[in-house]
Formats: sequence, C-alpha cells, structure tokens
Amino acid sequence: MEVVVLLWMVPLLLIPLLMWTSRTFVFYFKKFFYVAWMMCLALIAIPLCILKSGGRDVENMRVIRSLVRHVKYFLGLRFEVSGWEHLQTQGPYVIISNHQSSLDVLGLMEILPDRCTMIAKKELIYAGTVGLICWLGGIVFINRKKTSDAKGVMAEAAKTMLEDQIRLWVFPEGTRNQNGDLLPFKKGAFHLAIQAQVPLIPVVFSSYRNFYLRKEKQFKSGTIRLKILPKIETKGLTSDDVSDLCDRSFNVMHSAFLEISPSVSQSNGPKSH
Ligand SMILES: CCCCCC/C=C\CCCCCCCCCC(=O)SCCNC(=O)CCNC(=O)[C@H](O)C(C)(C)COP(=O)(O)OP(=O)(O)OC[C@H]1O[C@@H](n2cnc3c(N)ncnc32)[C@H](O)[C@@H]1OP(=O)(O)O
Ligand SMILES: CCCCCCCC/C=C\CCCCCCCC(=O)OC[C@@H](O)COP(=O)(O)O
Repeated sequence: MEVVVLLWMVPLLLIPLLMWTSRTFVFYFKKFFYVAWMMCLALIAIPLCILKSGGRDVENMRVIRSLVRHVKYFLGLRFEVSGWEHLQTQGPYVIISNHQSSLDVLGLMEILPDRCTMIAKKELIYAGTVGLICWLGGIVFINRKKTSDAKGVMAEAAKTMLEDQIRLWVFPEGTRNQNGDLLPFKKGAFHLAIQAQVPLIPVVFSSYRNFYLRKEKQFKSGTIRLKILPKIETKGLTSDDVSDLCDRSFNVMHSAFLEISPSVSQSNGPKSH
C-alpha cells in the first residue's frame, strides 16, 4: 500500500522539477539563440556594409538597424515608444540611456536616428562578427580601465561629431545594471555634450524585471516601454556645469524610469540592491 502511495508521489515531485528545468531551458535557449542569431546577422551585414561604404562608416548603421529590427519577434518582445517628436532635432546630439542588458540593442535599433553611432567598451571589438560589425558601424571604443585614454577618445569624438555631423549614443551608467533602479551616472557623456555644445536627448528603457531576470534564469515574453524625453540644451555651458547637468539629467531619467516601469509588486523576484 505505502509503495503505491510513494509511486504516486514521484510524478508530483517531478512536476516542479520539470517546471524549473523548462524555465531554465527557455532562458538558456533564448539567450543562446539571441547571441547566435546576432552573430549570423552580423556575418550577413559585414559584406553589405563593405559594399555600401567601403569600410568603417556611420551610414552602415542603417544596414545594421534594418537587419536587427525583426529579432524582437523571435524573443517575444514588444516595444512601446513615446516621445518620437523629441528626436526630430536637427544636427548632432548625444543620446543618453539606461543600460540593463545586451537586449538594449533591440530597443536602440527601434528608435536609432540617422547618423547615430555609440560609445562602447573596447572589449566588444573582440566579439567575433558582432565586434567587426560594431567597428564597421563607426562605434567609438573606449578603455574604461584607463580614464585618461577614455577622456582623450571622447574629446576626439566631440570634434568628429561636429565635423561629420554625427550623433552619439552613450550609456552614462557605464555598465549593465539590473538592480531595478538606475546607477549613478558617470560624467563622460556630459563632458562630451558640453565640449561639442550639442543637446542631450535622454531615452529611458522601462525595467526588464517583469520578464527578464538574469540571476533567476527567467526570460518570458514582455513589453518594453521606451520613453524619449525632451532635449536638454548645453549651449553656453562650460566644464564647471558638468555636475549640475549630470544631476539634472539623472533626475529626469530616474522619474521617467519609475513612471514607465512595471511596479515591483507586478514584477517577479525580489529587488536586490
Ligand atoms: C547586423 C547584425 C548585427 C548584430 C549585432 C550588433 C548589433 C548592434 C551593434 C550596436 C551595439 C552597440 C551597443 C553598444 C553597447 C555598449 C555599451 C557599453 O559598452 S557601456 C560601457 C562603456 N560606456 C561608458 O563607459 C560610457 C559612460 N562612461 C563614462 O562616461 C566615464 O566617465 C568614462 C568611461 C569616460 C571614464 O570613466 P572612469 O574612468 O570611471 O572615470 P570617471 O569617474 O567617470 O571620471 C573621472 C574624472 O574625469 C572626468 N571626466 C570624465 N570624462 C571626461 C571627459 N570626456 N573629458 C574631461 N573630463 C572627463 C570626470 O568628470 C571625473 O572628474 P571629477 O572631477 O570627479 O568630476
Ligand atoms: C568569438 C567571440 C564570441 C563572443 C560572443 C559575444 C557576442 C555577443 C553577441 C550578441 C549580442 C549582440 C549585442 C551586442 C551588443 C552588446 C553590448 C553590451 O551589452 O555590452 C556590455 C556592456 O555594455 C557593459 O558591459 P559590462 O556589464 O560592464 O561588462
């Protein structure tokens, strides 16, 4: 009799195990697919970019953008964009946005304006075909471990922005962050905008915590809200104004982040600060 009861318990115990493994399986499957598919797309994009521009050129971002736009459907992600009108600014500007994961590339490509490239850590150049496509797309690589090098590269970028009419996308948190809030901003983006005397356009991604949890190995379908905020002018500002500009930008982005992110009670998992 006891044996029969025990036998019945086996499938009951297996159900949570299966659920856990399928959740973990889906997480790794989607992550693997994302990386592998991006590498393949980059392989397709490389010859197209070389044919289009003959080498490293910000115009290649059009090719990259058009090839990346469909990837969200495979991952079950939707984007809701607001504030499009704020991107209708002529000439160069610096876009600043929060950075939660490599998935941010999908949102970035949803709204990427023409002649806009990014500032990224130099390690990205070694990411195989993706690294090469980043280089061909004109991405400016910085060494985060050497402040003086990074400052020099960004000062050079301020000049190039004006000479070649280029827009730059910077992640002022300086690293990926999924703690359910924004990290304090580093100053590079604000020095850059002031040196070039161009406006800043803040863009806020809502929290991914309701569908994507790296530590908990969860990757469900979900909607990402992208809010483009009004530009912040820097005309007439000097390096003395960097801290104030940085604080103002942080405050508007932080409020927008809290406003558009699903509430913590709706999101899964605890907040880990
Ligand atoms: C077709 C298919 C293809 C598919 C695949 C490809 C798809 C798409 C391709 C595109 C993908 C691109 C995605 C790219 C994402 C990459 C994201 C990243 O890599 S994030 C990491 C790199 N980014 C950053 O770090 C930017 C933000 N960081 C900064 O701005 C930092 O300030 C710094 C890196 C410039 C320096 O950092 P740090 O060494 O930590 O020093 P700080 O404490 O910030 O500053 C020290 C003092 O220096 C002053 N400062 C800073 N910058 C400048 C400057 N430019 N000029 C002058 N002075 C500067 C700062 O004010 C500090 O001084 P203080 O007196 O204390 O104020
Ligand atoms: C042969 C080498 C194989 C390497 C494979 C890696 C390839 C990555 C492939 C696909 C992902 C496509 C999106 C690429 C853009 C990702 C940018 C990114 O998110 O970089 C992380 C950086 O912001 C912050 O890094 P840290 O959290 O500070 O560290």
